[in-house]
Amino acid sequence: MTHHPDPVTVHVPLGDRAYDVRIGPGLIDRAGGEIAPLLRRPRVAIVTDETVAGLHLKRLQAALTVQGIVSEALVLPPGESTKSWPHLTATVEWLLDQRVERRDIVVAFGGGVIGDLVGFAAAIMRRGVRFVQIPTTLLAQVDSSVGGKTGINSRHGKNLIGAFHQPSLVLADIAVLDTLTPRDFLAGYGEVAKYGLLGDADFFEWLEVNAPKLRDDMALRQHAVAHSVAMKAGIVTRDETEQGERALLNLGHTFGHALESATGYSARLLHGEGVAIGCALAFDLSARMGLCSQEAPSRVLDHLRQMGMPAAIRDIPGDLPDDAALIALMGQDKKVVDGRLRFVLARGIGEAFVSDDVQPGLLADVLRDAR
Ligand SMILES: NC(=O)c1ccc[n+]([C@@H]2O[C@H](COP(=O)([O-])OP(=O)(O)OC[C@H]3O[C@@H](n4cnc5c(N)ncnc54)[C@H](O)[C@@H]3O)[C@@H](O)[C@H]2O)c1
Ligand SMILES: O=C(O)C(=O)C[C@@H](O)[C@H](O)[C@H](O)COP(=O)(O)O
Ligand SMILES: [Zn+2]
Repeated sequence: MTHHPDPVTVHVPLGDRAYDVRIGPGLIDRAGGEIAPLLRRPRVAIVTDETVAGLHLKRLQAALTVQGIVSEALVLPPGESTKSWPHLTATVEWLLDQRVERRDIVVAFGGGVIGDLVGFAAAIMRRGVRFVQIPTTLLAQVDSSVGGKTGINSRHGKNLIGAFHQPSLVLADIAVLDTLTPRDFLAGYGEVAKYGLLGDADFFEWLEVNAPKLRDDMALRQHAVAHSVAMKAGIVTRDETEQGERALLNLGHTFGHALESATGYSARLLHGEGVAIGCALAFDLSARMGLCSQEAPSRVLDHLRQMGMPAAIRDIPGDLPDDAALIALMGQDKKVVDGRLRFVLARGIGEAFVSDDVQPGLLADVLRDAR
């Protein structure tokens, strides 16, 4: 098995908003050649965070320079709290300072925080400029850089201010994941496991065997990223604006987003950790409702534990609001219809569906027992 596989491409066929997701090691060093065909003039504006800038920005800018592309960079603080109004304002104003024009390209260089924030800034400045995602976390490569959901958080909840704005290209350099902390790598893994759990039992089985090797084996890593992206691309192509099937990508998120909100979007709980805990809770709820066997939630928990991930509410450090307060936070979820909560539940591993038929008593039981 080679340690330097060639890039693979997943196409997202969305008509005049179609784009490629390129996945492979070394793509940052080839970014100039990859991006050049999209440019009307040889300049780009890059937005990144301090950690990514310290580790990888020089390399990206050198790769652009080689192709004669001039770049300027805005470097924001790392972390979830950057997905907020003040940093959105600062980003849009900086892009305007840079005289980014409608035909130019903005580059989002970082994890999901940078991708969501910069994608939203690109969506609203001059009523929409194109942007390229260069995702640098596992989470951003398998999930947030694809599909066009962009936005920021509100004190009312996660991602409550945003827009659908598809990127023009995604460059997922899987070698850049080598510099992630073990915790950030694992948090991203929460979204990888989600794909198996929501719609592909074979992939989940593959992950049970291979996920512990993703950190070290580039070919396995490429397969996991490409398979996840292909699944997401399929769902997004069929349901770009989440009128139906796309809600399956929200497996674990009704719980996860409420917990993220309850922990103040802080380092106490990373998004992917909240998703992992949320997936375990969604399977627990499904089993209690008689939708799936008890074996399914046990298998989910076992796998998350095997990976060394937080898998239960009690794994979150510090105090949390009571269950009623958590349920109230869920009330701001975007899947709510007529004030009624909707959950992604499962009939088994890989068989998720959306339901508004959850008895409040059972939900309270799940939360109480998870403490
Ligand atoms: N738009 C979507 O469809 C979508 C999907 C999933 C998640 N999200 C959002 O994504 C966000 C989470 O993204 P995330 O987990 O990437 O968080 P993140 O962007 O905060 O990155 C995690 C940490 O890793 C650091 N980092 C990034 N790349 C690195 C690298 N190569 N080496 C070392 N450190 C690096 C960052 O500085 C940060 O501290 C959440 O806000 C979530 O809501 C959006
Ligand atoms: O792309 C999607 O659709 C998703 O739901 C992917 C999720 O992993 C992601 O966290 C998304 O931002 C959540 O969407 P939201 O609409 O609940 O904010
Ligand atoms: Zn998510």
